[in-house]
Amino acid sequence: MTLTKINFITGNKNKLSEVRSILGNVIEVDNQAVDVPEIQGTIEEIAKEKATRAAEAINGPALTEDTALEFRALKGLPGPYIKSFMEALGHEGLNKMLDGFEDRSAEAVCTFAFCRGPGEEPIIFQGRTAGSIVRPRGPTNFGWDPIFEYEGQTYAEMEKEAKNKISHRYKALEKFQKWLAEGQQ
Ligand SMILES: O=c1nc[nH]c2c1ncn2[C@H]1C[C@H](O)[C@@H](COP(=O)(O)OP(=O)(O)OP(=O)(O)O)O1
Ligand SMILES: [Mg+2]
Repeated sequence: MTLTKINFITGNKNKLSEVRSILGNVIEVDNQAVDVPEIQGTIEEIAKEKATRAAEAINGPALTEDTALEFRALKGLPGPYIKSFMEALGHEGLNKMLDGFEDRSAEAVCTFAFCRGPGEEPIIFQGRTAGSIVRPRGPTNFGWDPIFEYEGQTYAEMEKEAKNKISHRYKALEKFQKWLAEGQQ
């Protein structure tokens, strides 16, 4: 079965727009903003559960994505809990968490999960991009983009197309595209 259209379940407009730019003409990306519960656990457990619940909610094939930001000095935290940390502490607070450490390196992690339907085991596609946490620079319209520096520029300072060539999301979608091209085995 060849997929020609995929239903990406996310409430995040910025994610949706990046996914659409990256997948371009490979596949049509539909969107539903279903409120899917996010459990605690490892990145993979959270990602799989998200797709499972989304497939149940829409009663059909669902693609979801969960983004984590791992600080090396903090042994990978906040990881998948970055959204709560971001909301509570903001850019400055996240920076301050690392001020007591020499190591400001971080990894952006994007984990897509695709579930064919209720009762099916999700398949995951993960991409990672290494960078470091800096004081905010650039536009503030997408999450922690202004504090994640990759090769001298923050994600927020980069042109969208440039971010979409090296980002954690791009790398995960590369794997997803390969799987699509190889017939979804
Ligand atoms: O490329 C990115 N650059 C900067 N910030 C980002 C990026 N990607 C996700 N983010 C933020 C959004 C949210 O604060 C957290 C992930 O949480 P996460 O649950 O995966 O996203 P979400 O709740 O916004 O959307 P969804 O409905 O797909 O769960 O990191
Ligand atoms: Mg979420």
